[in-house]
Amino acid sequence: MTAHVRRADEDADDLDVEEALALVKELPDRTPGPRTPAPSPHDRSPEEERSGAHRHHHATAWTEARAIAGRAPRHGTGSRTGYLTPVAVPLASALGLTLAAPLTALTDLPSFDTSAMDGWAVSGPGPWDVRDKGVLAGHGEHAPLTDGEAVRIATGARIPSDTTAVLRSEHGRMDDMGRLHATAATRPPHTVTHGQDIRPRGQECRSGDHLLPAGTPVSPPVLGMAAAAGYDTLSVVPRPRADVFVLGDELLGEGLPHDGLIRDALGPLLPPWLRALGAEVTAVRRVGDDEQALYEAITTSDADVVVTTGGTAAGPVDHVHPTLRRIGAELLVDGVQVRPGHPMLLARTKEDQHLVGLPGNPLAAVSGLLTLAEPLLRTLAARPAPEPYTLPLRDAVQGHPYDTRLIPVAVRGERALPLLYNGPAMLRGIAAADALAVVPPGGARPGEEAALLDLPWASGGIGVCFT
Ligand SMILES: Nc1nc2c(c(=O)[nH]1)N[C@H]1C(S)=C(S)[C@@H](COP(=O)(O)OP(=O)(O)OC[C@H]3O[C@@H](n4cnc5c(N)ncnc54)[C@H](O)[C@@H]3O)O[C@H]1N2
Ligand code: MOO
Repeated sequence: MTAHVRRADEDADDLDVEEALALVKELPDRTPGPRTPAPSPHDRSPEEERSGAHRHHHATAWTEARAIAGRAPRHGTGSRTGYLTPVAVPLASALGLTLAAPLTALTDLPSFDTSAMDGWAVSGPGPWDVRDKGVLAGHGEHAPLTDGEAVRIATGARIPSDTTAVLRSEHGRMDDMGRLHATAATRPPHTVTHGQDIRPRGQECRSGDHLLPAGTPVSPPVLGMAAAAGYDTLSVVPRPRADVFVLGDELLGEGLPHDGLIRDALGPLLPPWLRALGAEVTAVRRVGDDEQALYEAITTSDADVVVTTGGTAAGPVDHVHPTLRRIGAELLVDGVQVRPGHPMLLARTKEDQHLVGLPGNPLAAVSGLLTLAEPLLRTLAARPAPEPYTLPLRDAVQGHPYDTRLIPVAVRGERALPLLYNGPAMLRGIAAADALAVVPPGGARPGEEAALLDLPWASGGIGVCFT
């Protein structure tokens, strides 16, 4: 256990955000080895460069790779939009999905003339004789008022016909004769204006009015609006179903690393992240480094998106490429000019199924998730693209000579603070981050604006985005 971890355990109550950040901002000098491997164009030998043993020559530029992933479902199914076939779901299941049809009012709102206040429905100028029996919300029609008559009424109750206004309870006074008067507190004093505090039928909408367009994300107020407007179910684009296959014989599901075995970090990381990106995770399976098991897992999956982790490179047990060749998949993206994560790939395995091959290094897998899986899932689910935004970087970031870099950053005030521990095999930086900064080839100077990719829980909160 490191000094930092002991400290966090002992003083858990005092550990504020800044202190937590210090754990990924400063390099303790006690540990050997670099925390931020400097990316180098020379990480392959000149022979490798010439031989083409690596896949860099196929690599797609980062922005183009995202665009290809976003367009992929349209080309696969030939559907103009690329999103999944809409379904009708009960309101309680629609949160976070996208409306597949415009929300059209099924009723006038309000659907009857309604009192906006607790008080009296009055007819004509006062003073008024008050009826014995009042009018409560949720009750049927009451007898029409006659001129000079008033009746007690509750907020939301149906207005009796021939009511001219509602007098709020705090604006009325009973005299000794049991007659109701408007007090000096009304505007103008001692009178009621025609129509005052009555919500007329259809004030918000008429039956048939378009309330929201198709494509609107279903938020809590959209659910409320739909219920008010008479809906029990909504026509929505369903969540894309995603199967996750975790490759690697070296992975442990629990306990401490031992004998060359390490913990599977992606099994726990990917399913909730995919859900936050709008997917329904239908399976998470470990398939080891077994080519036949991978082949069977992919060919028997009926998910919309298959996500594999590991096995994308050119090692002896890197089975993703050979398996894709075996099933005749169409490679849409085979390597991306991005660090970490450059061996990531996107393939069309069936007309209506895509496979995202994430590299095994955990931060490289995150890079692949945001570069390829996010735009693919967004199109399938018809989710709107997030508004792009930039922030100035507080510190310089060393760039890769040719590739885009994705760097975990913490957002503090109006600046993005690059975090350390951003190597492909490390999660320590991203675990403390609010976003990933997109650093162009060549790097960025202090104060330079960088595009940011938000991490869904950093802004919305866990409960909001993991629905
Ligand atoms: N000759 C080359 N070797 C490598 C290249 C290359 O271009 N040529 N690229 C390197 C880069 S960059 C990356 S990233 C990795 C990608 O490797 P794979 O996708 O084939 O992944 P693996 O080899 O299976 O694993 C890499 C690394 O990650 C660990 N790993 C795998 N799965 C998990 C998991 N679920 N949880 C935690 N850690 C995991 C695995 O043990 C390895 O250490 O290839 C480089 N090599
Ligand atoms: O640089 Mo790799 O793409 O380690 O992630």
